[in-house]
Amino acid sequence: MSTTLYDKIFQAHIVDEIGDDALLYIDRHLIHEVTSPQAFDGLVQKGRKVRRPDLTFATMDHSISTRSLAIDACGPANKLQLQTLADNCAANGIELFPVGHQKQGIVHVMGPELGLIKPGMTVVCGDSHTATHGAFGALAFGIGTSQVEHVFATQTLKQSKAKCMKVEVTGARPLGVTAKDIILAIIGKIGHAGATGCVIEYCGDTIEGLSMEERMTVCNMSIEAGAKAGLIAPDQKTFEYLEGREYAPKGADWDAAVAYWKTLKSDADANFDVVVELAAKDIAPQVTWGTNPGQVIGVNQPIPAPENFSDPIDRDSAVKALKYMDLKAGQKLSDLTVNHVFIGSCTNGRIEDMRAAAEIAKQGKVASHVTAIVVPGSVTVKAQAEAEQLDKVFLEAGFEWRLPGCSMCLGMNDDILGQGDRCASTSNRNFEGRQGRGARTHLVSPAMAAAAALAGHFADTRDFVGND
Ligand SMILES: CC(C)[C@H](C(=O)O)[C@@H](O)C(=O)O
Ligand code: SF4
Repeated sequence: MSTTLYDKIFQAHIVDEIGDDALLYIDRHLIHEVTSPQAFDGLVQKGRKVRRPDLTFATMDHSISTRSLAIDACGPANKLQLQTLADNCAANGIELFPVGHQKQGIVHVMGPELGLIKPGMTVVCGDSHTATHGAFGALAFGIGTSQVEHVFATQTLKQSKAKCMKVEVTGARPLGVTAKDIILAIIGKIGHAGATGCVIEYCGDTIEGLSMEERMTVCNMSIEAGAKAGLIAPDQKTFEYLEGREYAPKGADWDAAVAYWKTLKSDADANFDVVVELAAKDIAPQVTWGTNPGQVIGVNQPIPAPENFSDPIDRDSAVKALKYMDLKAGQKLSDLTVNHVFIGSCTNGRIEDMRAAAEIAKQGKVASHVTAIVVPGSVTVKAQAEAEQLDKVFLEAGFEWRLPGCSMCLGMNDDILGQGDRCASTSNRNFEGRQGRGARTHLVSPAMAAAAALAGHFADTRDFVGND
């Protein structure tokens, strides 16, 4: 029988059947300070230990400052959370990359760059953007705290089979259209709940043409369409990315691994429950106007009117979103003044994102009313960017250059926006209050964010292309 990539990985990890569900073996468990403390507590109460500390890796990312390496920089509550992670990792023999460590970074940036994620793996983390790792052809999904405890104790997880959605993007990508624009356009098309109950497999020549970092940006936001996970079949680019990374297989193990990885693709006649098709030529640089990532338009489109939506739920949500975002139907994005720009996060905090933003940043100065911060996703990204002198480009243009962490992606640290602030952000969620109470988030690509910083309002990156 012909099967999908999702089916293949799922089947290969079944340890036991429990009614209609399966008990899956988990190959990699990533943890951070926010969702692990209760899980560790649960173990202690039941007198258990972490079964496979060697398959588990921890980092500090959400609750840390990007201005200081001190773990108390964001106050006593954050310090306690970070110290608890350090204590729990030490007690269970889990490798931790704390603040200041060479390998520290946002969990979804640090994992892939160390080679911890391999095609065909099952990967979990108590974090919804775990889907990022699907870029390697791994079945990667976020789990809740009680599931974190279950994985700690057993290295397995009970799972039901999801539906499979194929999202095929074809054709040459227009100049100035990035991976972020592709995924925002996909979510715009299917809606923020459009892939609920599904694992998405992204395919088509446009997806194949993406670099590994771009694929991570696409898979990262699968959850923003409601999907359980996002997958891209591994190929030569995947193998080249992994070869030589610290935790990637070596020697004969490498050869055997690649031979297996080459089998990891959906059969040509595999059946998908849902198929969605997009032509890359129809995608423009995207900007979200609302309070969910599906409320998105091309940079040159007007803010939509609620009457444009035929579904009454979408219409109501547009009314609410326009009110929160302080926008009027028909307004042009280029007329919207932004006073904050955030470049970073697990969606767009990688070296290629830094390069794309710097490419625009070097063409001008941050507008005087804008505060713009650039936050590399990991210590490795920061070091690479500095080796390329991108930090100098940003500082010269008036951006701040910060330490790695989740930062302004969500209000869990000291990078918080105020009431009424309007931010062009390269993160993945524009929910009400996400970046601070009453703050307004517009999701964009790194190039679009840098362009907004210079212009002081949204601007079309295609006007900057080739201007150096
Ligand atoms: C704090 C964490 C549980 C959360 C998540 O699950 O995604 C965070 O990373 C987010 O992006 O909102
Ligand atoms: S960068 Fe943002 S989305 Fe990613 S893990 Fe951190 S808080 Fe979550």
